[in-house]
Amino acid sequence: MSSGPVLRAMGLRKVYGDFVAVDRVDLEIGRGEIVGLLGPNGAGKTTTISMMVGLVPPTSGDLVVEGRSVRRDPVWVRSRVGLVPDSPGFYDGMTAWENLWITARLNGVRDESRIQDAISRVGLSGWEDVAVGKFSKGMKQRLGIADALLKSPSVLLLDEPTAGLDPGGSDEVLRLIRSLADGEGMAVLMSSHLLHQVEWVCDRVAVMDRGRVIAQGTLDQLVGRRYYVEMELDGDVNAAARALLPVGKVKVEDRRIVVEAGEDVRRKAVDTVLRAGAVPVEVRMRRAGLAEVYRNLLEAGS
Ligand SMILES: Nc1ncnc2c1ncn2[C@@H]1O[C@H](COP(=O)(O)OP(=O)(O)OP(=O)(O)O)[C@@H](O)[C@H]1O
Repeated sequence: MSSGPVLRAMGLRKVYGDFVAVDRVDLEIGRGEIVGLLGPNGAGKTTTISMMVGLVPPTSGDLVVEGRSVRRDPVWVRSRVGLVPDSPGFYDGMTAWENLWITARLNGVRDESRIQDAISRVGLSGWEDVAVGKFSKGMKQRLGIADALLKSPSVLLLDEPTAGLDPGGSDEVLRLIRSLADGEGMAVLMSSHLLHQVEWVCDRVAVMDRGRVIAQGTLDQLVGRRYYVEMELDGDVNAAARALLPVGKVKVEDRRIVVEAGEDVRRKAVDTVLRAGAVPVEVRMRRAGLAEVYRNLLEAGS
């Protein structure tokens, strides 16, 4: 295997008629790395994933997996990329094993022990002979991952893997994804609208808007140094808010003031509020999270 990134998208572009669905996406995923793909509805996430797995041909650009280009070795590249769609389609009347047997056949996997192996890797041992119709949504999602693992891919692409799952089911799926990256060195890309889950499980994040990747990096790189001081006040809240304007970006919510700044301004904010004649009854500070970064990025782009 080459020592560079496992997957590298270079200028991937998809145009439908005169509509640009995906516009020159550059993205790299390393061994054992999980990248979260975020963006509002219609941003181009599914189209990007579909191009990476060979379901949609790119209008231009290239995809390189383990050093080999999809333009030169399309069949080989496709064999190295596993896809887990948002709702994996299984035959409900057939067992988990039978469903995976069909996928194995379609992918030319003749060694049937790989079916059992995939089932146990996703924690479904003991369920192989149960009809998939009896599975919970979370179990079906894990079986979807087993299905993608059958061809022993080096890249796993998941389209909203926890959509519609309850917190317990989401947790199991996310832990499984993390263990595939940590334990087996799989390169993972997962699209999601659930920012707290992405924050929890992903090493890096790429944010798409209107077909383009508008930001990517680790959470620390994206968040940078942004701090929020939240104060609950007694007294003249509006006078305090006016006095705080030189300290940072100020937001007033009823009796609560939030000051956003590039450093910890707790002391300065409290002094300023007291001088303005108000009394802070509660003061809290937190660093910005993915939710704020995401909102700011999309607001800046609109
Ligand atoms: N086959 C197609 N023909 C024309 N337009 C398409 C086609 N497939 C997707 N699009 C358009 O491309 C844009 C990107 O769609 P895509 O499904 O990739 O977005 P998404 O980020 O996955 O959205 P969501 O979060 O809703 O799943 C949308 O405006 C969609 O309508």
